[in-house]
Amino acid sequence: MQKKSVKDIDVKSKRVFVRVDFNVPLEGERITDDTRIQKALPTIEYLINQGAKVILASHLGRPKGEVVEKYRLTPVAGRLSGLLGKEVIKVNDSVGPQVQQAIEGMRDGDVLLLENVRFHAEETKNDEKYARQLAELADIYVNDAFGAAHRAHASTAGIAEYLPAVAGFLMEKELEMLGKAVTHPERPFVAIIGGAKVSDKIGVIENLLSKVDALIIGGGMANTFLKAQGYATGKSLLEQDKVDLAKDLIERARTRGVELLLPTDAVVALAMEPAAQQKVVPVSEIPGDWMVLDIGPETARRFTAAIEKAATVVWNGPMGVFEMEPFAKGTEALAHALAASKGTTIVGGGDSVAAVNKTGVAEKISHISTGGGASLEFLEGKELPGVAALQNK
Ligand SMILES: Nc1ncnc2c1ncn2[C@@H]1O[C@H](COP(=O)(O)OP(=O)(O)O)[C@@H](O)[C@H]1O
Ligand SMILES: O=C(OP(=O)(O)O)[C@H](O)COP(=O)(O)O
Repeated sequence: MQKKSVKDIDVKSKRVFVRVDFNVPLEGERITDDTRIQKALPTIEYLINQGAKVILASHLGRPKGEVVEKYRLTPVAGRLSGLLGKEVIKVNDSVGPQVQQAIEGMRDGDVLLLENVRFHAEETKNDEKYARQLAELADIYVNDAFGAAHRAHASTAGIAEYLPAVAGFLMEKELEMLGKAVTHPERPFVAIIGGAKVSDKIGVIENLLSKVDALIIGGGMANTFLKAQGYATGKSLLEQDKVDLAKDLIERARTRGVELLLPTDAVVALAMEPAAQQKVVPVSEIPGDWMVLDIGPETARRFTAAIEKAATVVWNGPMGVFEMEPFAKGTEALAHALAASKGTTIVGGGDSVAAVNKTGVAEKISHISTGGGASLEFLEGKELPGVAALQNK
């Protein structure tokens, strides 16, 4: 169902409450990656140009309902102001008299940033009273926080009960790109799932099995599939209790005619350390006291060949312990394969996005999602509460 967007309503001179996801990585007061702020700019600039009074709200970290100094949004206000080339009024709470007063003083086109909404425990409880207090600050609600759309919180869902509620441009783009991939993908449609654990990705594998032409599995979670195929996995990360499930998924892929690509060789090491002794072995020869830390070169070539043939590629989760240089080659090879693809390429998940950025190919990817958990839940076929709360077109 298509959601109304900020373009479908008149915002001139209105107080517009915009939920953004400014949950950015910080080192002290320094923002180390401002992608999420950059991606919210189109909505904010549009509202400024339309003469709205723009009230921004976000969470930062998980302060658990208390004021935690390091989670104040002050550095974010500074960065946003720099990016907009305009003053951003920053208040020290998200509700209350000081906030109301600041909003009363706003002129058309002004931008104000509320304090971290998670300083109130009521936010994550989706408390009705707090949601109503937030709603009272504004005339219109815009949700542009795709990264937090899988949370049913007061500022992402509850507030929408009390105001006309529409999507921002980032939210719209995320839903369009991810939605198109899972509902009308150009074929062949290939999904790549990696990362540490099968248990985190069961839902997404199950949902994608009914949609894709080929499914590539790498990373730590592939070990459980290798075990299901009858291989010894040595000291590798393994979920013994998920081996039967992996067998079942292999069988389901076969009956559905989905090509399932699993590693055929691996980089193994004696320890999870960059300097540890390492070698490449076929998956049939993983030694007892070694561990798999990356896909091998033959596997990378097979996976790359499948990506070359694809018209749509969705990727979530690294192929190995990519944080350590010696075990990053498989993940990097895939990042380059996506970059070289002529098809639509979509990357979601904190680590996969970090890998794409590290490899320097971000510009060549069709869509990099700003939501890790949110994109995963979307790919699982779940309805996101932050989206469900918005008005239909
Ligand atoms: N073979 C492996 N053994 C152990 N850990 C692995 C292996 N391959 C990948 N990982 C780890 O998986 C983590 C990422 O998993 P996950 O959080 O599921 O991915 P994402 O954030 O992209 O969704 C990384 O920290 C990576 O080091
Ligand atoms: O960074 C976020 O999640 P993500 O790392 O899964 O993309 C979002 O801002 C949601 O944060 P939360 O997981 O504390 O609710």
